[in-house]
Amino acid sequence: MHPESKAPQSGPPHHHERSLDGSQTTQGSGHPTERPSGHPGNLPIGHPHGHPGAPKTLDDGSPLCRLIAWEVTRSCNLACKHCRAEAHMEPYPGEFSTEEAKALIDTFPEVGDPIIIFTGGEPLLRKDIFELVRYADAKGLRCVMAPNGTLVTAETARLMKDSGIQRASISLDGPDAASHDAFRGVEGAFDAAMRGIEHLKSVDLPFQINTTVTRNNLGQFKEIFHLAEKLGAVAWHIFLLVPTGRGANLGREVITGEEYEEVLNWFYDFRKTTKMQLKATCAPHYLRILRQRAKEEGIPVTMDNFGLDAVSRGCLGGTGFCFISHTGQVQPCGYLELDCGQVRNTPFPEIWKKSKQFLEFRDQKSYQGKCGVCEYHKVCAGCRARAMTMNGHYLAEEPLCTYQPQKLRKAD
Ligand code: HEM
Ligand SMILES: C[C@H]1O[C@@H](n2cnc3c(N)ncnc32)[C@H](O)[C@@H]1O
Ligand code: MET
Ligand code: SF4
Repeated sequence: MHPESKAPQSGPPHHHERSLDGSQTTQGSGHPTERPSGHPGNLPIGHPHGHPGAPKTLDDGSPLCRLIAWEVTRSCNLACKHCRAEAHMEPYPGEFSTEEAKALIDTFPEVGDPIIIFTGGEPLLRKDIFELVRYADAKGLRCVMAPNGTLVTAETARLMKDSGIQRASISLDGPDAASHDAFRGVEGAFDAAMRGIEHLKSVDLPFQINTTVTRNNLGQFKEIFHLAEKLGAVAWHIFLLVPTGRGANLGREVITGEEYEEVLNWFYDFRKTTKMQLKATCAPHYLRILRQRAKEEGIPVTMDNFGLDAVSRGCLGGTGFCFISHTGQVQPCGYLELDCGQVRNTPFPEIWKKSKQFLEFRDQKSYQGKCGVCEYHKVCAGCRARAMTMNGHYLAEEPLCTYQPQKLRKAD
């Protein structure tokens, strides 16, 4: 049984548009109700920053690509209120054939030794998904998958494990069925994800919980943390809402800069109480806050004390991470639909090395406003997706940062 069986059975009435298999159920648009940097010691998927002694850059001096989130399909059986992809169940035109997908995989080793996140949409809806994972695994690539959990059965969990998936992420946006299902747009999503997690455990496949933080679940943040721990997750990654895709309609769900500081300070404190790896994605200021707090506490920011957080950067878009869409568009991340190149026209490694926007992301001088002069730039860089959607340009300053860089203070 999942540990939240005590959760209240009666929640607000929800209008669900789909059932878990993607078929239409009730009508209506759905009320707006509610809805790693891993630590090296225990990261079964290996060390995303390379092995000691390994080259630190590609041969042309470009940074190594540590992680690729590849949207293998955009189709999805859920209807999350915040979905950046506005994903729906119907097939999307222009998705990669098996042969095209394999040819793309062939190019991944040329940008370093990246971890490949098979994401979506719902990756398990792709018929050849295990063939692709097997193919990538056989090339020595570290493969992880980001299913929403509802389609993880005894059989698919076994296939995930056998094809070479080293870790799965399951999204939980609420600590109970009422809140999670309302946000994910489908009744039964929570219970199905809980069953999915049990199947992953049965085949010994480590999993992490991904949670999108919104105004609505802010009050349940600690409960979700405790649930992730109770379930046995190896990591908890939080994603702070980016108002894009369906999320663009959730402006009021975006928390303020001050609330942001508070959440990330909690996050810093949670670190000390858990074995789970905690990672703040789309929350680049976390690494600034970590440094500020560590300084106050007199703790040096070393790998021994903070794992990969000691050497990582808040926003890795275009510097250590990139996203490849279901049609082959390369983007800094999934939340920023910026065309940095199309892998059908230009080989992926060339895009990684030469894309105009990626070169801009690698140079602080390109950044505008506070981010351009901030002494924490190297560990933060602001969320480029929120800069775009909230401040109108992908190089604008992070809209939800309360920090005043020293250079600007002196100028006052
Ligand atoms: C091991 C260390 C890991 C690091 C350093 C890491 C880092 C990142 C980064 C930088 C992003 C992009 C955030 C953005 O778009 O701005 C990201 C996104 C994501 N990560 Fe991780 N990650 C790690 C492990 C994992 C694992 C093991 C999984 C899943 C099994 C995972 C699932 C995801 C997903 C689904 C996304 C969002 C991609 C999208 O749909 O747009 N991550 N991660
Ligand atoms: C990979 C993670 O990205 C989350 N996700 C999907 N859309 C958005 C958005 N607009 N903002 C933030 N996170 C989002 C998913 O809920 C999943 O947990
Ligand atoms: N569908 C998966 C999830 O919800 C991953 C992609 S979300 C855009 O976690
Ligand atoms: S957030 Fe993920 S699970 Fe939800 S609709 Fe989008 S792709 Fe599907």
